[in-house]
Amino acid sequence: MGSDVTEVSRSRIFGGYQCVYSHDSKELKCKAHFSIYFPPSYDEQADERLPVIYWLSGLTCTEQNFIQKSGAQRYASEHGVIIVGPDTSPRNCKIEGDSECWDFGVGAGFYVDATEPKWKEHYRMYSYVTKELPALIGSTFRIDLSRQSIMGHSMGGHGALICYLKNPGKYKSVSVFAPICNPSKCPWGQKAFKGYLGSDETTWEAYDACSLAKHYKGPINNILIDQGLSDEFLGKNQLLPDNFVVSCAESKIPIILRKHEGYDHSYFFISTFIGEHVAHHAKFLKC
Ligand SMILES: N[C@@H](CCC(=O)N[C@@H](CS)C(=O)NCC(=O)O)C(=O)O
Repeated sequence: MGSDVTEVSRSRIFGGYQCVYSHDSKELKCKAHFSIYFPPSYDEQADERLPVIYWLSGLTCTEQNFIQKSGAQRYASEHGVIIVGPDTSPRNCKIEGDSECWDFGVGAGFYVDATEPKWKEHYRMYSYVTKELPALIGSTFRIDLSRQSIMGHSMGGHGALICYLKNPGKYKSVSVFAPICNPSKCPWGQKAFKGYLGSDETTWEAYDACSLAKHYKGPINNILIDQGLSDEFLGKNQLLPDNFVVSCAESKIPIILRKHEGYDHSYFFISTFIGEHVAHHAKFLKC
């Protein structure tokens, strides 16, 4: 293992190891943590490299929420796939007021590269997730970077959709739970995009899954979306999945949108369906 990462924790679970590492991020200009699950078939000494699924978390999360609550490790063990989960923003950067709100700043990086002067030095989660983190894990662990997929929840669902749609062919598949589908048109997204990208709304389109879907040209596999019908943020028009259905239809992008009676926005919902998401990706990652 290279010396660019420091092991923070290692716990046995479902026959594999759930680890957390820290490293000095060049994009975020701070110490960043990420989680990584090694299934039992992972062998540091072997030539074989395993495929990877990235998990992007939602507002207020760290790299911990998913690994503590989703139960995804059981399914990663079954399929022999690694799961990597970054934090949701830079931390400890001494930006005035960055922890004042739970939906902007710390814990709410929105997976964009900020352009506004106050944020642009550190808030580069898009480049971190799509470039720095893959390069780091590919050179540190036995991971096959030609077999990557991506999934996420809420703000992280938005992140997974845009990473997939902005990089045709880079990820084999994408799946999301209760994603923020049209950030330019919902209160969470408008606040974040205005703060990180400025008030010229044309610049927001580059990070809006609905705009990206309309103009998408490239290889595509079914996009899997699960949405709980008792999700309070669905009712508050923060998620707007039906707008994404319309945009995908325009570009003939096949999506599977499943709406589930009674499920809310929480990890109870995620843990119920995460096995099906891992299986969805395993099909395309051939594992
Ligand atoms: N009341 C929630 C509002 C934010 C929220 O629901 N965050 C979702 C993502 S948008 C989450 O994953 N929260 C952390 C958790 O449930 O562990 C909180 O403060 O956590």
